[in-house]
Amino acid sequence: MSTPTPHITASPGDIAKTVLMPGDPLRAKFIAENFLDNPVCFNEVRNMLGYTGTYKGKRVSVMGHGMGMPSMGIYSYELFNFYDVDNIIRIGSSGAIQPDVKMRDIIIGMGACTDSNYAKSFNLPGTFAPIASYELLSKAVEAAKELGLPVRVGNIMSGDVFYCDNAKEHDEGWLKMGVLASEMEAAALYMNAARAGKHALCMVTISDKPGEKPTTAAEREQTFTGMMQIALALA
Ligand SMILES: O=P(O)(O)O[C@H]1O[C@H](CO)[C@@H](O)[C@H]1O
Ligand SMILES: O=c1cc[nH]c(=O)[nH]1
Repeated sequence: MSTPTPHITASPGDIAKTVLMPGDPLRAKFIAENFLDNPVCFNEVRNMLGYTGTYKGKRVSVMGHGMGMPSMGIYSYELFNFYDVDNIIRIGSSGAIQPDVKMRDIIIGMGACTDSNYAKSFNLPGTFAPIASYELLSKAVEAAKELGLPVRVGNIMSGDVFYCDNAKEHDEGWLKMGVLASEMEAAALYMNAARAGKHALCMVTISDKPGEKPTTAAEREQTFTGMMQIALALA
C-alpha cells in the first residue's frame, strides 16, 4: 500500500523516524503544543491528531493511537510499514495490579502479556512473547535516571476489555505472576514491531488503582509529564 493510508493523510517524509503515541489524541496535542518546537499537524483523520516538530533540536512525531489492540494495530502497522517509522513509544495510562504499585508511578513494560487473540494473525506454531526493544528500554531507563524520575521495569498486561463482570478475579492471576499493571495496547504494538523488524516500547503512568480516586481526563491529558519527558529523550 502507498501513502496516504486509509487512516493517515500525511505525505511521505511528514512523519519522523520516532513517534510517541498516547491513546488519547488530545494528549498528543498537549505534547506537541507544550514540548515541541514548530509542531506541524500531519493527520486529522478521525481526529487522530498527529504532529511533527523538534525536541531539543531532534525531529520527532507524536500521534494518538486510540483505545485497544485493533486500533493500535492499525496505526502502528501503517506507521512502521508505509511511513518507514523506526521507533514507536507508547505513553499510556494504566491500572495498578500489584499492591505496591502506586498512583502516578511510571512503569516501563519489558514484556506485555495479553488475553487477546491478536497473535493469531501471525499463524505461529506456539505462543509469542511480546517484548520491548532492548535498545529503547535501556535508553529509557538511562533517560529516567538523568531526569531524576523513578521508574519500574517489568511485565504489564494488555487486556481486550476495560469493563468486565469479575474485575477482581480478572486481575488475580496476573497479580500472582508478578505483572505490574494493566493497559490495552502494548502487546499488539510489540507484535507489530517484531513482524516489521522495528523498535517499540510502552511506558505507562498509573492512572487508576482499586480503592484510590482515579485521575481525571484532564489529568491524564496534561499531567503525565514525567513519562512524556522520558519518551521525548529517546527521539
Ligand atoms: O490512556 P491511554 O494511552 O489510552 O491508555 C489506556 O487508557 C485507555 C482506557 O481508558 C486504553 O487505551 C488504555 O490502554
Ligand atoms: O487499561 C486501563 C487503563 C487505565 N486504567 C485501567 O484500569 N485500565
